[in-house]
This record gives sequence, structure tokens and C-alpha cells, in this order.
Amino acid sequence: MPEATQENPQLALLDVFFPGFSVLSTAIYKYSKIDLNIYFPVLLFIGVLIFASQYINTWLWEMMDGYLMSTADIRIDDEMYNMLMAWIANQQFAKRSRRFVANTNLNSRMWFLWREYDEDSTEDEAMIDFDETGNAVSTGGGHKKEKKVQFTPSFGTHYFWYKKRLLIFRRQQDTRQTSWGPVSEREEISVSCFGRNPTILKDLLEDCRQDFLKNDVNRTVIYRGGLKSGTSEVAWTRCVSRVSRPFSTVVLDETVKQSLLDDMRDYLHPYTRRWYSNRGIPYRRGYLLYGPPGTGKSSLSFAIAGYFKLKIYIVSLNSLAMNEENLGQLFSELPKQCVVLLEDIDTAGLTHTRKIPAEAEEEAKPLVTVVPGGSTTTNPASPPTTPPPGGRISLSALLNILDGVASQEGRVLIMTTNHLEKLDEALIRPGRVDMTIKFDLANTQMITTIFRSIFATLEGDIPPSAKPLPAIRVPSSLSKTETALLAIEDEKRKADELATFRARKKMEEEKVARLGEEFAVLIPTMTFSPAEIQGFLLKWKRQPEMAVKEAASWVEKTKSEKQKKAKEEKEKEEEEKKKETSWQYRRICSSYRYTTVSKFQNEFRKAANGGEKTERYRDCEKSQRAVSRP
Ligand SMILES: Nc1ncnc2c1ncn2[C@@H]1O[C@H](COP(=O)(O)OP(=O)(O)OP(=O)(O)O)[C@@H](O)[C@H]1O
Repeated sequence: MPEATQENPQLALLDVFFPGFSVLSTAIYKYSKIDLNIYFPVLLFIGVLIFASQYINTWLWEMMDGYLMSTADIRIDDEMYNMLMAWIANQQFAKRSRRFVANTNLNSRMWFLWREYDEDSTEDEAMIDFDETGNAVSTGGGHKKEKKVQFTPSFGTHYFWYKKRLLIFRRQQDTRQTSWGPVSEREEISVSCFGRNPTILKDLLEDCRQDFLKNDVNRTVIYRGGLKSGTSEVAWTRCVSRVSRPFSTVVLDETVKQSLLDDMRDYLHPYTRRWYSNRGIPYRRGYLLYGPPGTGKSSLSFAIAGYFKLKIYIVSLNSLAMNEENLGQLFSELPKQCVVLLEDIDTAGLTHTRKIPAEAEEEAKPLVTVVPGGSTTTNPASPPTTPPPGGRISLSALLNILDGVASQEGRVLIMTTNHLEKLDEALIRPGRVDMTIKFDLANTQMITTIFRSIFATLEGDIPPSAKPLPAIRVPSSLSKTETALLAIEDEKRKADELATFRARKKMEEEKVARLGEEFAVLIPTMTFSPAEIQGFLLKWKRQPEMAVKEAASWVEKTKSEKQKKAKEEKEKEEEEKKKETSWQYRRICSSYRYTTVSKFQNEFRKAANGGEKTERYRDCEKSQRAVSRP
């Protein structure tokens, strides 16, 4: 009988399927004289079967996946990820999962989809308690606001039932992504169903969306336009959802507010769209809010979006990423009805008058140096007209986008500015801006209203000292009559409490009204913005008397600070102007370098300083050579 050794080629073959088999069989032969070689055909068959089944299994799954199943892939950089994960976390299969991810925030780790967990909880839940001495104390887990841990299934395949259909949730590591990103960003999720009809998946995703959006009821959802992380693509990304600001809390002339409401209500009416299209007028509406900083322009924009339950899309034209193409792309991706907010439009590099094509052409020409005597030379070394500084969008590009086909019909455009006079007329002509609202510094009536709104006791305001009265405990030994008497007494006590509360509230209101008037007398009219007044009042938010007492000294202090600041700004402006003049002068002179500059020095200096511009100076102005700023 041949020795069963490792050299036996048959056993070496079995090692492929059952690693270590030859060592094991040699040991068995040595100690018990049982030769496993005789089972070789059976073992080989089993080995091949196991090996082949792995491939067959994968192949079968692939075939089934490809031909007999429907799959929805969810991208981690899309808001759908947040929606699906929020839904999954509430499902039994996720709660029962033995291998799971514990999350305090279910949202995508992509920065532009990231949302703070707290954002969706209600704001009336206090996060911190304070003891009698005013120190912050731990809430001891008694408050709902503490971060909840939620569980989602870990990487792998998970089966669950939805509307009596078996669905598959797959969560996999995305191996295609580069390794430098955080692990949590490198994943792929998908939901599949058996059958070639994907309707059930679409139903599921719609359910997830609806569930997710329930959190947004009575909230204003804010989107910002910008670059997606690590890409050159732009997208609207949801950044926050805030409890909608009641329209009434924006202090503004009531007739103006009412006419804005009426105008928007009419515009958003379902029949209005048809009215516009019948007449061939683009269905768009634009509003311009202008006035000094802190007078409520942004507040009104958010309040109006909340009032009409519209999402608000904010885009910053100052952003470096914003060029004509990107802005056009963002405008083309706007939903049918929404508010688009272009804030502080005067600072967005749009303040220059729109160039007429001839002028633009002129600028694009190579620089021409005027040589006295009438001849001109083209300077080949002179740089071409520099493109607008990176990211700044030109006015004509913006106008094209606002009017162009890419701009979604049905949107409400709100532009805000601190300097109406700096805006080009083309931007604010009717059709682009249909209503202009002026915001002013606070007048006496506004000051009183702000005071009242800060100190009025509103629903949900709980004074920090208020402690609920202990409920009456009914001893079990009492007879029915005694219990009834006690209940009547309790009712009476509650009614007395309510009456006292109402009387106190009325007195409070009268006191606040009186103090409001006193306060308004102390604050000079049209001097401070509502934001400044609100800022001061918030310091004394529970002490209206102190606010009145401190008002006069605050006015003095703030006025002198403002004067000082204004003086400094003026000095700075003058300094800038001087620099600008000398720079302009150098530019002009440099374009005249073929002649003796000193010959025309006085003439040029005068003109650069705002004096009379000679023909020679004008010639030079046209052919200015780019001189780097000092
Ligand atoms: N008319 C107003 N009514 C109510 N609150 C106001 C008003 N104006 C300003 N505020 C308060 O002042 C703060 C700043 O207001 P807001 O941002 O709306 O001003 P703004 O005019 O948009 O300022 P900026 O021009 O600097 O952007 C907010 O907290 C807001 O509540």
C-alpha cells in the first residue's frame, strides 16, 4: 500500500479546495492508519461543487439583478440620501438589525447636505436648565432635545417588507472613491425589488420624501447655490430650515406690507400663470427692497417666503464660483414656485453701467498709445483687457439670466440693496423689478412697535421664575361628596388663577404700552435702524423699566460712536480718493511715455483731480495703459 504523504499530487489538489487537507490526512494516516485517499473522488466533487457554487451564486444574482429585479441607486451627494436614511431608521428591520451603525445624525456627510440634527426639533424645548443662582445645570436626560441615537443597518444586504412586497436595502462601501475622503462619505446605498416594474420603489422613495418634508411644515427651507464639494458642478443645497417668521413681526408701514401681500397673492394665484401666458408675458415677478442696513429687508424676504410656504433660494453673486454659466445653471434648476433672494446686489460688482457692445469692443482692442503729432502706435506688448476679476458676474450676463429661457417661470425674485442709486437702471426696470419697497431708519411709531413686540408677553413665553402650582392630591379615603367638593374647589382655584393672570397680563400690557411711549420720546426719530434698537432692547429683555432708564445714555454713546466711525470712514475714503487720483495720473502719464510727461504735468494733474479735461487728456484716457496699482 503506498504511503499517504504530502507528495501525493491528489492530496495537493484537494489542498486547493480545503486548505491544510494534506497535512490533516497525513496525520490521520500516521495515527489511525485511515487512508483518506480512497475518498478522493468524493472530496474532489464536493470541493469543485463548493467552488463552482460561489461563482454560480454570484452569476445567478447578477443575472437576476440585471433581468428580473429593479433597483434605485441613491447618491450620497443627493438629498434623497437623507430622506431614505431617515425613513430606514424608523423601520423595524433597521431596529432589529444585529450589525448596525449608531447615528446621532442620519444626514449625508457631504458638507452641502449636512444638517444639524437639532434643526428639526421644535424650539420651545429648552436645552439647558438654570438653578436659582443662575448657573447652568444638566437636564439629566429629561429633555427631549438631547441628541437621540438612531440605528441604521450596517454594510451588507438587508431584506424588508414594504406594502406586502419584499424589498432589498443594500449598503456598500464605495470602492471607486478615492481613499482620502472620510469613511462615512465612501458608501453607496440602493433599494431593489423583485420584478421589472420599479413602481414600488418610486412609491417608497416618495413616501420617504413626504415623511421627511413633514418636518418642514411651518418652516422656511433655505437653499444656497454653490459648488458641490470637490467638483466644479454647481447645485442648490439645502442649508437650514427655520421656523417661519410671522409676517406681522416685521415692522413696516402696514399699507406697504398689505400691498406686497396682495401683489404676491395675486401673482401666485393658479389662474395668473395662464393670464400671463395668454398675453405672452413671462410669468415672473421681481421685488427690490432697499434701505440702510438692519432695517428688515432680509427679514421681510424670509417672512414672505414663510407666509406663502415657499422655499427660499439664496445666491451670492460675490462668490468666486459664480460665473455666467454657473448662475444660469442654478437658475435653470429652480423649482416652479420659489423665492430667489439676491442679497446686497450693489456689492456684487454689478454697479457699473451695462456696456454697450461698441464700448466693449473698444476695450477689447489692444492698447493704442497716442503720440503727439497725431500718429498712433499699437503696443504689441500691452496686455489685453483684463477679464472681470474672478467670479464676478457682469451685469449683462445677470440680465440675460434673469430674462433668459433658463430662468424658471413662476419664481419670485427679491433683490436687496443698501444703495439704490448705485444700481444700473436696466437691472431695476419694470419687468425685472415690479415693486420697490423702501426701508427706513426707525420713526417714532416703529420704535414703539419694536418696544412692544420685545416686551409683550406672548404665547409660549415662560418667565424664568414661573413655577407650576402643585396639583391638589386627592386622598383615597375621601367620600364621593368630599371628592366632588374638592373638585369644585379646584375649579374655583383655577378660575381665580386665570382671572388673576388675565388682570396681571392687562396691567403688564398697559405698562409696556406706557413705557414704549416713554422710550420712543427718548430715541431720536430716523436715527437708528430697527436692528440697532432691537439690539439695545435685547440687553434688557425682561426689564422694560431699565431699557427706558438706560435709553438716553445709550443714544448718546451710540451717536458719538457712529460719528466717530463716520469720520474715520470719510478720512479713509478721502485717502482712497487721493490714491486713486495719483494712480489715474500715473496711468495717463504712462500712456504718454513717448513724450515728455513733465510738459503736460500740470494739465494732467488738474484733469485727474476733477478739473477741465483737455482733448489731449481725453485721448490719453481712451488709451490708458494698465499700470499696476500701488
Ligand atoms: N423692520 C423690522 N422689523 C422687525 N425686525 C427688524 C426690522 N429691521 C430689522 N429688524 C431686526 O434686525 C435684524 C437684522 O435685520 P435684517 O437682516 O432683516 O436687516 P437688513 O435690512 O436685511 O440688513 P442688511 O442690509 O445689513 O442685510 C433682524 O434680527 C431683525 O429681526
